[in-house]
Amino acid sequence: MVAAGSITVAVRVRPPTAWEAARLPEPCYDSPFRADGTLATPGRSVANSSNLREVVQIIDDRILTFDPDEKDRTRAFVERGFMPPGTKRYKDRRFMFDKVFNHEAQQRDVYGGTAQPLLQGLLDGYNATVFAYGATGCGKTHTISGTEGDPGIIYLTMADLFQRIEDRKDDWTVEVVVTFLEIYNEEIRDLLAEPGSHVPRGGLSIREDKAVKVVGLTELSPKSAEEVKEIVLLGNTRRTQSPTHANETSSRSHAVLQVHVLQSPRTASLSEQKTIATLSIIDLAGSERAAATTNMGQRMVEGANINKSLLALGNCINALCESGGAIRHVPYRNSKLTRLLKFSLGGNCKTVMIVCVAPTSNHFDDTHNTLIYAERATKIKTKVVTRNVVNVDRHVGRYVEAINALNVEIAELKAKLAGKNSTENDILKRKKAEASVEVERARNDMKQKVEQTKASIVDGAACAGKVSVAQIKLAAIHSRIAEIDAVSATSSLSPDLEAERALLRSLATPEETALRSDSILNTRIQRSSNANAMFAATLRAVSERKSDRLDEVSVDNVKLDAQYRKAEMDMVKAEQEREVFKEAVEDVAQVMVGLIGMLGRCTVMVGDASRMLQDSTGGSDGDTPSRVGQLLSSMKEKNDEAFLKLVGHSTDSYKVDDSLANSSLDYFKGYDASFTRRVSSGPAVLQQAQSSKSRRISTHNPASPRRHKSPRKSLRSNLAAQPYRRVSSAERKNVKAVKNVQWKDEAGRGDLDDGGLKANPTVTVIPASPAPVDSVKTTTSTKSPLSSQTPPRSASRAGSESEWEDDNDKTDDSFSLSLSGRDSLGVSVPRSYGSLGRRARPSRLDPSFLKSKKAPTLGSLAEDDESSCSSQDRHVSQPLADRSLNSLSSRVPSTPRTAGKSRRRSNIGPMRIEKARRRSSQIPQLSPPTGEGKPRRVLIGSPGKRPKRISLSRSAGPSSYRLKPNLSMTDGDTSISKAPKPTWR
Ligand SMILES: Nc1ncnc2c1ncn2[C@@H]1O[C@H](COP(=O)(O)OP(=O)(O)OP(=O)(O)O)[C@@H](O)[C@H]1O
Repeated sequence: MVAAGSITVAVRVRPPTAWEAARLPEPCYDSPFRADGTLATPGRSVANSSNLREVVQIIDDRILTFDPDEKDRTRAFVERGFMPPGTKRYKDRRFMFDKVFNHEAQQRDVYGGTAQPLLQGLLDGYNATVFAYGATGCGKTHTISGTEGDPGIIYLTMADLFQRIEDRKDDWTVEVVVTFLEIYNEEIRDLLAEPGSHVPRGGLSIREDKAVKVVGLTELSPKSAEEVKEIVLLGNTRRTQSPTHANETSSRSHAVLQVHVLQSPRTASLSEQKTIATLSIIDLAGSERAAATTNMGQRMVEGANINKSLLALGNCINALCESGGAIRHVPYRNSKLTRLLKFSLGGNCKTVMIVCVAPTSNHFDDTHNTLIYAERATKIKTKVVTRNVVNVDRHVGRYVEAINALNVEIAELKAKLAGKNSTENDILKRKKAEASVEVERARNDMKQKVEQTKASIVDGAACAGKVSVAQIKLAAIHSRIAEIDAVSATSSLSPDLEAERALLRSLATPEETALRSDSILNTRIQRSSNANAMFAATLRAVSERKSDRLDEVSVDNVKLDAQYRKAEMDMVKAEQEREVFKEAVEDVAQVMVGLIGMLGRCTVMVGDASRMLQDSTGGSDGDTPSRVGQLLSSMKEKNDEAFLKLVGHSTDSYKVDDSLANSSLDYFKGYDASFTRRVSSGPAVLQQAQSSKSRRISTHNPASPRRHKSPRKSLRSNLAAQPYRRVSSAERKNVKAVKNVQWKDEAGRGDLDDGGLKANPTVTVIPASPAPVDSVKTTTSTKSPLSSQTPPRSASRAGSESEWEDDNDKTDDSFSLSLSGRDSLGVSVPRSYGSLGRRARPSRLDPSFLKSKKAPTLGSLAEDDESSCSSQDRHVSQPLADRSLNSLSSRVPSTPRTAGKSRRRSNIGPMRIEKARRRSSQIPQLSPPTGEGKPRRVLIGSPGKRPKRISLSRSAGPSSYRLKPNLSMTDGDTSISKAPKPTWR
């Protein structure tokens, strides 16, 4: 006896037909943004003429969503047009069934999930019914009968049944009887009756007793599944099928195949216990909406009858649901179909309903109604199902028969014992083979799921790693900010602490953005956790899968395999996270090496400078230079102290020569900033923050072209300033190749800037620019000794006009710190650190015109998320490998100047060059070269158009601050001046 239960409802979504497939949209991008940050064009679905879409989305093997919400608003609008606010654009309704098969499910999968579990019950004496329900053309006949090459549930069930009968033939005698009928226009017809045989008027009649029986049906006794297949094929040829608008082979009747299984034990005794069970496999005719079909005449009458009987079925289902166990009238008698199904729906029967639906919007209403119908059917509570057992007392007259049967059995048993019968072995072998097929199927399912979800899960792990890195960074930044805040609470903050706090806040911003719940990282983590859940659910389902074919060992094998898959996935996830942490540590190590080098050298130079200052003033107190010297000296000591604490060494122990004659200042050329950061986006943000400051300062220059930049320029400069902007390796290479060196004069004929190796150069420390390249500007008056290494300058290397324009766009008013000393060398400061504002707009008239675009914009964390650059790409500059802190000039490609040769500096043409030259010659040199060791051309004013440029050369003025210590260097000059905005046009 089986406890009361419910009807098993399985849904099968058929694949789109060729007609539908041609009208479905191509898959389009998930997001309107591509990885490189550009806007993706919408998929063709939006633009092309496809007028269908998929309305069934399968969530897992039990849940599906009907008419899922379209997340892409653009597509939603294109699909549905404008919807008033508050209106539900999509039904977006979830349904849960006992089983859901997607369009890729094979006949065997459907059989395994629906009819197969009923077989054992059938052999134990329980009635069973499988029926297919759905709108016309949704695959009912395909599921139930199938085709010759791809047989459906009937054949698969019968093959399995005969196999099982074979397996138990030693103990049981089994008889199989088959009938096949159709209900056409409320008439029952025998599909196995020979043509021409007598058919009663109004069709065959139904007789109801403890079971439902159709009187006068032809009964056949097949001996194998093949015979059943032939019977079914024969019956189908007699079944009423007609082409309709919806289906070329539309079944116009309900077909019912009944398989009666009669079993009796082989061991004869005085009484016999027989079991009788019936399996009904029903292919219902498809429901059809008359308005939606073009059926006329006979087809219309058929349709009306089909709908009438299906309506009666629906009413019975409703009544069975609503009764909730109470005895309530169920209108079975309203149609022949419901009378036949009476015991299947509410009686002593295990029932499986296979609901067939189409996937596209072509069948929108039908699919919706079918799913609602099916959902209601899940609520039907069936009665307690009992075995159909009949005890028959054997008549005395049949004793001889029983004795004979016993003798036969004894002979068979003897043969078995003698080892002559290998049936058992065969059965064992077959069972093993079946088990291994099942195990293989389970493995394939898991493998498939791994392939489907791995990318997303691994991506999620990488994102989780990045989120952890961002959290760690943010914690460090916040703790330092808290320390500074604590200082500010007790006393007013010194400017350096103020600056540090502002810098730290800027550094914190991108990390905070990355950690926001709606950030790209978190969205991807969410997506990955969905994939993870699906993966886990599949593993669970596979390892808990119940099948008669699986023996204990196979079940263990499947479970072990599932555990292995899980462990494998965990390992890949851990590796991915480790990779992210490794990258972050590498990044921090590189930054640390850079900073230690920079600070160490700074400290040594500060020491040297302080000694110079003190020596030159004789150390007398009250003298400003002396005080500055003392200050620098104490700074050096504090730096050394800090070094000792932080890294265990100080520069003091490593300074080789203490004599001023060999001062470090003589050798200083700048810091190496070729390392491209991948994780922090602080500097980019800092520049953004500072750009507003720069812009504020720029208001004093009304002639600034910046305010009226073209959309093209503004887009480009915006992209350049984006912390999320991806800098491709190609771009980096390009930048490196094209923008390393520039000619210093306007016509491109002057000296090539050589990195300031000339004696007595003017060194300009230029703050950061948001452009994705670093700029180094050095003013020299004569040719550098290293300039001979400079390769010849090609037209392309000079950069195009648009490149110049871009640079102008990216620069604005800025602060510049100028140092000029006796033997000082060119300094390039990494634009990302230590910058006070944006770098001065480079001017063709500016003699200190050298462009070095070695290090691209420091990548941000978020940028790294979207970047698909390999780590090799990212390390293209090999920062650690070629890190030599004083080797900037050796890497700057320099070009030997070809005297007297006119060069084009832009693609504007000779006229422009001519104009530029003329202009240069007309300009009075406000800071003419004063002799050996001075800049040859320091700054040049522009006639008419750019009067403000004159202020560039002013060493003192209302907007400049000057500190002129009397160093031993004859014309030492350190000034921080607010440079006016240089203009091009
Ligand atoms: N799962 C499937 N895989 C491949 N083809 C399918 C599938 N389901 C249905 N089809 C195809 O769709 C078409 C219609 O299917 P079918 O005749 O089984 O529909 P039906 O629901 O029985 O329709 P009707 O109620 O009108 O008889 C057939 O050509 C069939 O081969």
